Amino acid sequence: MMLIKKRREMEALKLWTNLGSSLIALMAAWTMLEKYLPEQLRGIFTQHTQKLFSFLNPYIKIRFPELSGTSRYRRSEAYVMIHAYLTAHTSPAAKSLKASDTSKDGRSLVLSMDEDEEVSHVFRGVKVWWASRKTSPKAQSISLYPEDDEKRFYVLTFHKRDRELVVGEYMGHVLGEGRAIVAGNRQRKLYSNNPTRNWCGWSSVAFEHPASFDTLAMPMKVKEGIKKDLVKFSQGKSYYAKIGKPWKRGYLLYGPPGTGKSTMIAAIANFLNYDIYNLELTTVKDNSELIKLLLETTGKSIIVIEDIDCSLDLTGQRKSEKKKNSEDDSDSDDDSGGKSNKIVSKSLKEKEKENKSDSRVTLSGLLNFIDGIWSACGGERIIVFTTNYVDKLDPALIRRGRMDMHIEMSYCCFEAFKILAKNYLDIEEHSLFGRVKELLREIKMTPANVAENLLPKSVEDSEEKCLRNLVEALEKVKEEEDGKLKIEKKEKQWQWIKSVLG
Ligand SMILES: Nc1ncnc2c1ncn2[C@@H]1O[C@H](COP(=O)(O)OP(=O)(O)OP(=O)(O)O)[C@@H](O)[C@H]1O
Ligand SMILES: [Mg+2]
Repeated sequence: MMLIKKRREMEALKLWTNLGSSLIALMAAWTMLEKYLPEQLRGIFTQHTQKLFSFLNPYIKIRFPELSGTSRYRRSEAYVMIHAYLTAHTSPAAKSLKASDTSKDGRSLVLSMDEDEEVSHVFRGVKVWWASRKTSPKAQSISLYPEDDEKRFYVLTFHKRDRELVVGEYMGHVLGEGRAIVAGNRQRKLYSNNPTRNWCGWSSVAFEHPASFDTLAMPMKVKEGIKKDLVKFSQGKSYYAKIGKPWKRGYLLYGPPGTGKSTMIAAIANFLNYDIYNLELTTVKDNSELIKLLLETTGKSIIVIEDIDCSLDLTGQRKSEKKKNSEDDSDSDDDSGGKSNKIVSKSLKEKEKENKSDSRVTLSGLLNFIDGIWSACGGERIIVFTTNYVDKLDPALIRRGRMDMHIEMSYCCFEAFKILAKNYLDIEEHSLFGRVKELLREIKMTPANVAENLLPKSVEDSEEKCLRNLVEALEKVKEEEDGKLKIEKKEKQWQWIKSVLG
């Protein structure tokens, strides 16, 4: 009985194999027929042959070309994501590999599938095949960019019964994971605008600042609030679309020098994995150059204008304009043009006069940008202004809606000191902490100064020695301040005696 069953199975298999090979032979003969057909019939013949083959072939192929349809030079986003995904997932299975750049840490090679290599992948029990392909130009041509003539693409093959799963869930998985890998591998950049005589644009270097929110010395509650706001912003694409606002957020960081404003910007960039565009306004010729620069910025970036209070000077043409308009732009809260030259209050104008910049960027030009008129192309931008003198800034520039978050970076409190002690000395408790706490309650010292005092002066310096250095520095400041207070008090008494004596 068993033997008969086995024989029947074998016969069935043989029949299928014979049928398969006959079909292939038939298809080959059919295709060869094409050559003997008159020219007029060949088109119809090929069309019907393809229909017949696709009817018999149960597999579907999807092609993902490297270059996007709209631009000859732009890589398709889907291709980039698939490449990242395949490099991370299927390269170990591939036998023919291509070594490209080194990884982000520079320590290992990145291996990806070589051209004409194929790998299979199983997703939820469904098998798919990926192939890396390249087409070279048929005709020999001399090109300055030979690479441009090669067309690379990936081909995904799967059974037609799995179409829904593969096109939907599987491709969603591949693109999603690929996107995350690309974002993680991206070497972030720090851009700055360096104008030459005839050119204005951005130049960049790799951004490798180690600052993070963990190492930032400031009260935990403030830090958590900022982090929450940043996460909400970065995930807010649909929210911004719904309310019809450009996807951007403004942060104003203000506080005395050395309180960590620039460090905070680096921490934000690291937290969100964004690039930084450091905009030096004094070297921007005029509003149209400002627009050009801003249009060149990419999404997922932070546009920084440091020391906004001294960023726009009032020299050159603007100075004469200012004279003409001095009556008009006195105290009006009109943002559009009247205030175009007034970015800081009068007390800072002396400082501006010293600035020899030729910039003719106006406040209204800057406001237009912040309001999103020019930044509406593309999204996910954070604009950060820093200043030491928040009170001196024009209220129009920093009103809520333009600068959504106003963050005060202040003198070092005990909570901030503990973070610095952990960063610099790797300690969380010490008997001298109590004295530091007392002194920091009375003394204003910036985190930069505290950090400087905590730094070991030589390799032999113990944590205790570093803490003592800080305590001594704080006591010295206290003595000086007490001395000043005494003198002021005596001065006041003397004034009072003089006024009583007439
Ligand atoms: N809050 C802080 N947390 C950690 N480190 C800090 C902090 N503030 C200052 N520092 C340290 O002090 C140095 C100077 O700080 P930073 O340049 O960020 O200050 P700033 O507020 O931007 O000053 P300025 O107003 O002069 O530009 C930094 O390199 C950093 O090491
Ligand atoms: Mg700074």
